[in-house]
Amino acid sequence: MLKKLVQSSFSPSAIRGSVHAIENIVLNCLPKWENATPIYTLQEMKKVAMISAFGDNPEQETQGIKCLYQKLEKGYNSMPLDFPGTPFHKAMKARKSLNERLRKLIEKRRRSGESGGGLLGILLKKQKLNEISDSQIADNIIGVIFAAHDTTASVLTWVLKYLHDNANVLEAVVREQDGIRRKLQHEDKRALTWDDTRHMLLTTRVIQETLRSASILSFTFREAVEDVEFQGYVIPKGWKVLPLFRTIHHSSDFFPQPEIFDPSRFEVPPKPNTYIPFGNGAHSCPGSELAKLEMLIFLHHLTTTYRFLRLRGNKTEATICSAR
Ligand code: HEM
Repeated sequence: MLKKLVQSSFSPSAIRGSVHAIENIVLNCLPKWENATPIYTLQEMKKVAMISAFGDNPEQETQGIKCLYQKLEKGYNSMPLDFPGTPFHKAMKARKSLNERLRKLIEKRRRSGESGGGLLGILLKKQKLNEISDSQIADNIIGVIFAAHDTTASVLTWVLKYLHDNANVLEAVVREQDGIRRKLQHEDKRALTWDDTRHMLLTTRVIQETLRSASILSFTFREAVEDVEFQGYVIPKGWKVLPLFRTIHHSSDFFPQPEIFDPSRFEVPPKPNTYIPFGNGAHSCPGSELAKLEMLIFLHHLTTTYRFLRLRGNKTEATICSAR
């Protein structure tokens, strides 16, 4: 049931109404970039990518939760040495506090009778029917932040790099987005809508090609629940099988000249099971449409309003941004 709830909260029909909230986050974020040098792109993109869990919510608790998540993030990939001072220990502490904060937020929203936006709002509405516990809600929220945050931010960082390195593609994206902007201005300077994002065909292909080329999640895994025979091989029960997305996405059998960044290859849909940046089957990514929507809205405002320049540092990808 929880899986279905998560899926339904991020389905196209559920997120259609989020365009305005995402646009607000983007419009709040981008002006801060202007002439602020340098911008550490990945860190900034993470601010754009938090909407899925809570909706566009300025509550103080939500801000506190974001800070705690950042602490957790710093240590989750560290050596598991659990004593004071280690990144792992700090991450474990942050995970505990995160749970407590989320429970307080759940309690507060329950008392006020306002479920609020994002996945949290949907889970709280369901809780009114006594179908899920507070700890299930907290675990799912933390899981979704984890799944949504770095992934979307990292893809957006790669999009900027590819646009910067391929001036002709950037020019075409700017042309497409300027066209949409002119239309909005003609129509009483209205805000972006879901339908406008469906007309961002080239920008969508740029995102698709970035997902292929960068393959930021390079594999997933499945565990055999019983012995399986596949093409003469036996996969014993309990073994894990890892489909390597990056290898598939960089195979010249499916994507000619795979090393070239060429969004036009997506003018024709790829063959089934050759393009799986969001996985496949029962455990495929429920947030794929939301991630793409966030990226389209961000790219609309970035390309129609600003110019950006990539700085090559030792370790981090940074950008300078100025008004067009
Ligand atoms: C560009 C951004 C993203 C990429 C590339 C991405 C990719 C993936 C991939 C490859 C998987 C594993 C699929 C599999 O094993 O078959 C996955 C799972 C998942 N993703 Fe995403 N994801 C992104 C954004 C998001 C967002 C925005 C959300 C939430 C709104 C989200 C929520 C999840 C969840 C909950 C799972 C676990 C699904 C399950 O195990 O049943 N993801 N994602």
